[in-house]
Amino acid sequence: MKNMKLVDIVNLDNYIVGDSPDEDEEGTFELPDTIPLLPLRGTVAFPGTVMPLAIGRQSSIKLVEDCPPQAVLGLVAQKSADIESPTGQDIYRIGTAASVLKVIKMPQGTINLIAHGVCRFKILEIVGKEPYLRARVEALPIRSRMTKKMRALVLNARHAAERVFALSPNLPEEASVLLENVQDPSSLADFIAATLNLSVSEKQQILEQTNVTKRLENINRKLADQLEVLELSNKIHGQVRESIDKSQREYFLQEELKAIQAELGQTDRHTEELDQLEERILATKMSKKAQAEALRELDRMSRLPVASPEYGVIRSYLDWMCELPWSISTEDKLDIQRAERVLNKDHYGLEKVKKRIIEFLAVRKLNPKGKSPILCFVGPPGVGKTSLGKSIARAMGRNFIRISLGGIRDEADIRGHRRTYIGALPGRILQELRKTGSRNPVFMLDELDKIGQDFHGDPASALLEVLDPQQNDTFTDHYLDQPFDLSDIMFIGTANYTEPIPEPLLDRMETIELPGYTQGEKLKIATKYLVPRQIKENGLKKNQINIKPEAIDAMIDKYTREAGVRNLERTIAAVCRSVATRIAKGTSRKATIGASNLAKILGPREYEPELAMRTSTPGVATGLAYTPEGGEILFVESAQTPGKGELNLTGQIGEVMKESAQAAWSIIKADADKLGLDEKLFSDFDYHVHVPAGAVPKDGPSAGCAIYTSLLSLLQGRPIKPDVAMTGEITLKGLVLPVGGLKEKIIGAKRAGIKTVILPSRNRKDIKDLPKEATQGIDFVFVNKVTSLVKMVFKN
Ligand SMILES: Nc1ncnc2c1ncn2[C@@H]1O[C@H](COP(=O)(O)OP(=O)(O)OP(=O)(O)O)[C@@H](O)[C@H]1O
Repeated sequence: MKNMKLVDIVNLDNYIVGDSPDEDEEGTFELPDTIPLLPLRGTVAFPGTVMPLAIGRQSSIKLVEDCPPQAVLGLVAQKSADIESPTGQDIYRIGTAASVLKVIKMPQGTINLIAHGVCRFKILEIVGKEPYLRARVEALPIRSRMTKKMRALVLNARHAAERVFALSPNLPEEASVLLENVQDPSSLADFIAATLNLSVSEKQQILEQTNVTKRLENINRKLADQLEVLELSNKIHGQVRESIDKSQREYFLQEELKAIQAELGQTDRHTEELDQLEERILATKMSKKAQAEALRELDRMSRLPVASPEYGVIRSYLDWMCELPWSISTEDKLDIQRAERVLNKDHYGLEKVKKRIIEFLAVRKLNPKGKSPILCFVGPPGVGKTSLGKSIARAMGRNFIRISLGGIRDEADIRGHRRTYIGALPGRILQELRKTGSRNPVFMLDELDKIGQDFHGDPASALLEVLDPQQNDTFTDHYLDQPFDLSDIMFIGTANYTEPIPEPLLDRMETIELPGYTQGEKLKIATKYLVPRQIKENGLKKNQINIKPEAIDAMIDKYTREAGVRNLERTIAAVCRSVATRIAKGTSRKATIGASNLAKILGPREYEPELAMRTSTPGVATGLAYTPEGGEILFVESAQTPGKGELNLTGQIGEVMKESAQAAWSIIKADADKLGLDEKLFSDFDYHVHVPAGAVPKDGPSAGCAIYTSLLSLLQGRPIKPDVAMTGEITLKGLVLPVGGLKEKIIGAKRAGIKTVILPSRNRKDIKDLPKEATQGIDFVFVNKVTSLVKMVFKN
């Protein structure tokens, strides 16, 4: 009865004291003809229930006061609870007659009345209105027959009510006990109706239902309705509780974890680490998106136990994010005079290349935002490609990075692995950027011609993205998974050849050729750069060693055979080391290295002239080849064996060279008569053309002349002059066509001791462009046809 408001008459609670008078009793209850009517607000009274009612209206108080003990009242529901002084129109015509059990006067002047409903009645006529309503009434007979249907209805109502009561949070527990005690179907229906949470009109409808079967049917419907609502609300309640429980559980586990970590002495370090990381993330000027991602990962990390592997993965990811130079750039020094000075100081010669680099820097100075071309230095090893890159970086005041792409086969080397891989790391580009600490270095991609490709994707296509100015401002490494701007990096490629570089990659770059050096150029480079550098690097002083030019010449000529100067520098280093050893042992005498004492330090000369020996018999011609190491002479040997006139080719020669050999063979067979060759030579023998150094693949059309000469020399039994070398493509009609790589080839020929070089006539102009030093001491013979060639090559 808590929260009871003193408003006229309200239902305080319903209690059953047992079954109401059964059908007969209810039916036979002696109801007076006229009874006073007590209007109820917001509730309906049922027979069989005991109801405490709080009475506050003056007319009602008067009614109760007038009642003798055990008096019978008519409890009728008001149609609307708002009406203060209801008349006969404002109340329902059917109500419950109740006998007064107890009257309790309250101190505020109100009354609490306990009444027991006994039977239904019908108002026949209102006979008095003041001071309270009085009516002539008659008891309503109840129609109830215990049929099977009735039993089923009772059973169902009882079960349903039990569940409803169990699910209803506000019902007193006694309700269920009382339910068990009610046996009579009509009383059961009334009890349930009184207890259920129904509207006044719904309850009134049940009260008016004198047919018990129908009343039970109605009750069952209401119960089913309520049950559905209660179950649904219970389910919703359960779900809400479940989600609260889950978050509570997580919270408790977190707290527990903290406690465990505290026990283990980890909390402080853990929170300290997280705080430091957060500070670093906020201090790093990365893109907003990247920062948001980093903070998200940090949040995830904060919820992981320190020992979990995931924790370590996120930790190193965040380290990477914080250590990349997102916004750290070095300031460009675009002072052209200074750049020129730096380039000249670091490198001898290479005028064309230096000029191009200076132009490049000048354009950059005038238009810093413009997309400058990507340079690609192409030339044999040791000609200074890498060191030029370093000089450019020095001249511009940028950091220098070099990665070698030789053997890179996996796209992930460039672009990194996704973080889901165990041990994933970013690709080489970002790794190097982190090391160098600035986002605008000079970035040298070495050995572009050696990029491989396999089933792990195509590294060249990843490089394309790196080099493409349209896309490289949002280069996305798989590991970082955030765009990183590479557009301020100055990329420079290097390669020995352009042919193996994938076409789209080559397309993006401007190639600058660095041909090999002549003997004289090498001598100058050695004297000006390599010797002083090696003296210094080996801890010597200038007054302790003197390497004479003749010694350097001998080193170039006899100990190194290369287009560049790398081996030369190594040989000079070997000389310096031996002097350093002597000095370290205590000798104070200045060491003078001449050509004569070189052998003592370096051992016997590595390259012996083999020309005379090799070409002394018929069938050996000297050709000229262009290799990654620079120009070389190349011997073409032919041999004859009994057979049927077939031509065999060996020495790892490629398709193009094979075709040249077939052409040479056909020309000789066609001209057999003119050349004075016996037919039997072609029917009784097989021929074998071999190009030695069989481990090195060789290809290209320029060996045509040499193959022709070699075969002819064999067939005619005439040896070729040892100091003659030749290069040129031949056609089936015997024409000699021009070839490339002349500078290297001629330097190579000179190095090998060749005195006469036979060239296609159409290469005459190229010879004019070569440095004098390269061509000095060599006779050039230009030929148009193989017939002219023949006249020049044989001894006698
Ligand atoms: N013109 C030159 N003047 C001075 N030094 C030179 C010159 N050319 C090359 N060098 C020196 O030769 C050495 C080898 O050069 P570098 O390493 O740049 O060769 P590279 O062309 O990059 O070779 P690779 O193709 O094998 O990478 C370096 O010490 C370089 O300083």
